[in-house]
Amino acid sequence: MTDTVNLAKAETIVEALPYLQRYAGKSFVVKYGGHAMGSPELQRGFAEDIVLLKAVGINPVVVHGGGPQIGSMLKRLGVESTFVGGLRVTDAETARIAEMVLAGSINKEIVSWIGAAGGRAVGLSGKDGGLVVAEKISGRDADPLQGIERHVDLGFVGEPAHVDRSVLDTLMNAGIIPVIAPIATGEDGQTYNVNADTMAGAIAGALGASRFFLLTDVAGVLDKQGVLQTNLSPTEIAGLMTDGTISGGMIPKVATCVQAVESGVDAAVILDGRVPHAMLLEMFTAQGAGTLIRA
Ligand SMILES: Nc1ncnc2c1ncn2[C@@H]1O[C@H](COP(=O)(O)OP(=O)(O)O)[C@@H](O)[C@H]1O
Ligand SMILES: CC(=O)N[C@@H](CCC(=O)OP(=O)(O)O)C(=O)O
Repeated sequence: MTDTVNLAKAETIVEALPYLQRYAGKSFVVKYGGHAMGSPELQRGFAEDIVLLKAVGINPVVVHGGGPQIGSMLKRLGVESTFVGGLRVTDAETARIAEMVLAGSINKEIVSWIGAAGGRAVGLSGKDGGLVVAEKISGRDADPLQGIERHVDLGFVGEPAHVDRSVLDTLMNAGIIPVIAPIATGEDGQTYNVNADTMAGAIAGALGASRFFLLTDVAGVLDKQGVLQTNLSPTEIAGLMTDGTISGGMIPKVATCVQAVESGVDAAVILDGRVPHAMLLEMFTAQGAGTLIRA
């Protein structure tokens, strides 16, 4: 019995061999969504996966979110918050609180989980080392079914206008895993709250990453019947956005995947972060998981 179990373990490791050979030396950007930071077991599993990637010669870069955690803090402080097209309308006070939660508390928690799993991580935000310069964006409140569209001022919401990868290269070359909070400064010196998916996509593009994983709280992109779409092209995604199948927080997610694959990332995968070791299953087994997006 024990021999059979051990043989199955050995076969699982051997199954990973072609993938390990293919990905050695490549960079992977992993977007860890606030909704995927469930239980301590999931957090430990996530950190172990990241450390394992580094140990087998891949360069993982973590970009994290924290939308639900910002929401709880705003509620505790009695600050109202609204979303337009999946983006949080951000006034000066909300930007300060978002930075405190993202770059202060969540960023350091992830750094400690990776440390506890035996890795070396350094936490930074877009502000550090000139990593990301943000540009203010305006939102579009759209109802495609009724053809209604209006422009909305989102306040201090930015998108990456420029990414300088040199600080990441320095860390990666020193064997360190960068952990990035989605906050950046604009040319105007203001602090901008950047959607974590958008931040991660821009970093994946700048690194020319082999894989861009987005860990969230659904199995992937679902159709109107709730069926998982395992493979999607940018054209198919445009159709699902137009007919309203993709909505809310899934909008910035798929938009950033399309932008990333069109700017040189080999593939983006939206994965269920509630499944233990979802990333390893996707990478190192033949069946894959989640929604794979390719140009
Ligand atoms: N077509 C769709 N397929 C899957 N999820 C969708 C779809 N349209 C909207 N969503 C919503 O998008 C959410 C994921 O986005 P979000 O809550 O921002 O996650 P995260 O915090 O991980 O970034 C899902 O939980 C789901 O409610
Ligand atoms: C502009 C904007 O919406 N910023 C996001 C940043 C955090 C984030 O994106 O977190 P998740 O990945 O967990 O959703 C926010 O304030 O919630």
